[in-house]
Amino acid sequence: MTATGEGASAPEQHGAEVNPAAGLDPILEAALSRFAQNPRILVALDFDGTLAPIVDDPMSARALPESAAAIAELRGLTDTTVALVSGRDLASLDALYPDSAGILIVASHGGEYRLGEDAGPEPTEAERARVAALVQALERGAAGIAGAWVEPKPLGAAVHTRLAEQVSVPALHGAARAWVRANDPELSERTGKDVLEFSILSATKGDGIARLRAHTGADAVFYAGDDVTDEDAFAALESGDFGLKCGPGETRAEHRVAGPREVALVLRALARARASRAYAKTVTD
Ligand SMILES: O=P(O)(O)OC[C@H]1O[C@H](O[C@H]2O[C@H](CO)[C@@H](O)[C@H](O)[C@H]2O)[C@H](O)[C@@H](O)[C@@H]1O
Repeated sequence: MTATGEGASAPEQHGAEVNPAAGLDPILEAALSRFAQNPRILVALDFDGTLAPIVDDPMSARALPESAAAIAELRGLTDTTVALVSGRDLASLDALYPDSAGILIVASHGGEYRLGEDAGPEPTEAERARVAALVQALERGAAGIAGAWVEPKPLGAAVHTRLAEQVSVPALHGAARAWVRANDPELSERTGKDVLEFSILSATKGDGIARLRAHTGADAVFYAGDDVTDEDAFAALESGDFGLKCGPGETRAEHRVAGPREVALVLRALARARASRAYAKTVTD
């Protein structure tokens, strides 16, 4: 079994906190303004816990309207590309994100993607069979535990335990891991917020960032995320990029805000700084 997405090292972090009433911390605002001056930027965003507040039912999650508005503004600006980078599968993002067809998407933690015409490979018959066996095994385990349930995905499956009796979660996870060790040890494992996932691919959000960087030719990348698997994306950032951790927890991102509401403020500030740059450029060109 390959474990991915864990063990982020402690970074030197700039404690840029946001008080929604007071606006952005000046350090964060200045860093955003500098970032916005790059010739061509990619704004890559995690979905759950970053654009959309965490809720009990994953299909009820929605990006905050303020974030969606800032994204729409960013997408209208020259040399500015927006992408979603999520653990969800493509179909789920299409169902939840307005106008997802016009946006670049990396889904299934880097395993699926849609970059314009390039929709990535479909799983083979053999891969589908591996996923089906996994889903069955996880569903057998979850069946005995009230509140636990399984989310099947094209490349794997996730066991959700947000609503389960927490005392029964370690045994459920233990049984899932034991099945994987015994039956398909090449599956990769990821942990997240009340979720344990297995996938036939070991791709990470870091691979997703590299793919997006190459596809867009961006000079600098902004990434915001809240969970353990987002650390793979932060690890793929380079000098001059911008990493924003949303919420508590160890991170290698350089900047941090308290939650999705504050992410919306950051996106709005980035859109404004980017629009100002575009305007200044039209005046000086
Ligand atoms: O990479 P992300 O966009 O953050 O997706 C990670 C997982 O998000 C979803 O689960 C999480 O959000 C749910 C809705 O708020 C919540 O109920 C659940 O407890 C969280 O783990 C999604 O269902 C998973 O497939 C994603 O991998």
